[in-house]
Amino acid sequence: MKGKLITLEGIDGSGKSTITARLNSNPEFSDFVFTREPTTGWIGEAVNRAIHSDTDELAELLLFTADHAEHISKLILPALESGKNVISDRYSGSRFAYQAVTLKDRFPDPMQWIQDIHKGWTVVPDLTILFDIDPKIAVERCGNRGDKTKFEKIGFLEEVRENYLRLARQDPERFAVIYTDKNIDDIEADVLDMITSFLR
Ligand SMILES: Nc1ncnc2c1ncn2[C@@H]1O[C@H](COP(=O)(O)OP(=O)(O)OP(=O)(O)O)[C@@H](O)[C@H]1O
Ligand SMILES: Cc1cn([C@H]2C[C@H](O)[C@@H](COP(=O)(O)O)O2)c(=O)[nH]c1=O
Repeated sequence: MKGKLITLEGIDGSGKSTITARLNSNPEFSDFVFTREPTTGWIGEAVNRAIHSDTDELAELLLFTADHAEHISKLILPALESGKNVISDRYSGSRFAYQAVTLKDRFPDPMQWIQDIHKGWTVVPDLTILFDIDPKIAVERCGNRGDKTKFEKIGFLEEVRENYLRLARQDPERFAVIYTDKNIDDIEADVLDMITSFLR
């Protein structure tokens, strides 16, 4: 594979989408492919139905994972193989961090179980930038959004944040952590730096 896969991860309201939009309009990134999970395809739409309802948590994980499989075969792999760098706003790390919380009463080690079902077919990112923030601040930021999901709750996001930090500790070579309770222009400059020095 010739292109590099960069993923942005973090709890709801940590600022990923705002930064993705800024990178997307930066001429330095004009030949990058920008994408996201859940995707905008029909499986992504099914995921959105699940996260706005009381869908069974295992069914929800499998929908997210089906969306990931479609994302990989239809967009991620073709882009990387054609030499394009890809930036994805959320990716497999979201499953490892979020569904390890929703499924904590269903499996003895839910994060490991979820990681295992991705093995053999997923594409592991080359760089993951983790947007780390106190959930209280993040939820406050999301306060006025009309598209709130059932995940935007402080207690739940505290557990998700811990899972993200655990993932970063497990794979320090691949993860770059940025604390995002600061000015958006400074975050953008730091993320730009992280990506350009990684690709250099
Ligand atoms: N550094 C910042 N300072 C203040 N407000 C911010 C900052 N970054 C983002 N915001 C605001 O916080 C809200 C959430 O930001 P954003 O949608 O980028 O987060 P997100 O991580 O993509 O969330 P989600 O994963 O739930 O989509 C938005 O209203 C955005 O304008
Ligand atoms: C990919 C993915 C996402 N989620 C959660 C995280 C958010 O609360 C919603 C949707 O994401 P958005 O960035 O706010 O549009 O879904 C998840 O739980 N598991 C996943 O794999």
